[in-house]
This record gives sequence, structure tokens and C-alpha cells, in this order.
Amino acid sequence: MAKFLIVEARFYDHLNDMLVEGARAAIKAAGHKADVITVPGALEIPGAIALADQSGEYDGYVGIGVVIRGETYHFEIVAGESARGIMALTMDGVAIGNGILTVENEAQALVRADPKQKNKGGEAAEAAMALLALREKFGA
Ligand SMILES: Nc1c(NC[C@H](O)[C@H](O)[C@H](O)CO)[nH]c(=O)[nH]c1=O
Ligand SMILES: CC(=O)[C@@H](O)COP(=O)(O)O
Repeated sequence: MAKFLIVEARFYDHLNDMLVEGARAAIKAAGHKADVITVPGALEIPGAIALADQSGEYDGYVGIGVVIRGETYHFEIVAGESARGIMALTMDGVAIGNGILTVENEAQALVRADPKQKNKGGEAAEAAMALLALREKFGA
């Protein structure tokens, strides 16, 4: 059994509830355990994962969040830099699934957050578990 940490940026409660539900369900269905911590926004997710990984307490991570485009360039920064930070950690061998929605509007987010529709939270958890399985396969 592996232990995962779901790191959620709780910007939109109703959307995060669905994303975390999907991630938890996928992890439980695979026979693993999950804890959840909350950070202010998506930009804090990579740093929180890096800090948690230093503890050695977790085998893998799922980043959960919702970034909805506003009026300024900030969307590109939040969406792009949170993804880049997660990618940098995965390239360093940390098993992370990216469940941060980067969307134009709430309607797009609802479809992707809903476990009964696109279930992006569950999808991200599956990705984290797949990377952990590769780590174990390659003895990393
Ligand atoms: N606009 C959204 C943000 N913005 C906040 C940043 O993620 C960050 O917390 C802040 O810049 C302080 O470092 N975060 C989201 O997760 N979603 C958004 O739509
Ligand atoms: C994704 C964002 O940062 C966005 O919510 C911020 O909105 P705005 O660009 O209108 O300040």
C-alpha cells in the first residue's frame, strides 16, 4: 500500500470538492491511502509538494486546483508556472499527477471537476500512481 498526499489549492470550494472526491476515490480503489492539505493557490502547489517530499512521508502526490481566466495576464502565470513547477519535480523523479484545471470559465471547470463526467481529479490520481509504479519498476 502506498501513501499519497493530495495538495489542493482551494480557490473554488464546490469545484475542489469534486476534484478531491475523484482523486480520493481513485487512490482508495487502488488500495492506497491519501492525506489532503490545502494551500492558498495553484502557484503554491509545487512548493508544498517539494516541502512534503523532504519529509519522506509520502510516495506520491496529486496537485488539485482550478485556474479560471480573468482579465489579465495572471492566468498565464498561474496556469503555466504551476504546471512548470510540477513538471520540474516529476522530472526529478517525484510521482505527481497534475489535477489543476486551467479553463476559460466555470462551465468548463464543472464538467472537468465532476467525477461522473471528465473526472480530472481521478485522472490526476491515476497519473500519480502510474509514475509511482514506474519508480518501483526502475528501482528509483
Ligand atoms: N487566480 C487564481 C489563483 N491565483 C493565486 C495564485 O495561485 C497564488 O496563490 C498567488 O499569486 C499568491 O502567490 N490561484 C488559483 O489556484 N486559481 C486561480 O484562479
Ligand atoms: C487566473 C487568475 O489569476 C485570475 O483569476 C485573476 O483574475 P484577473 O486576471 O482578472 O485579475
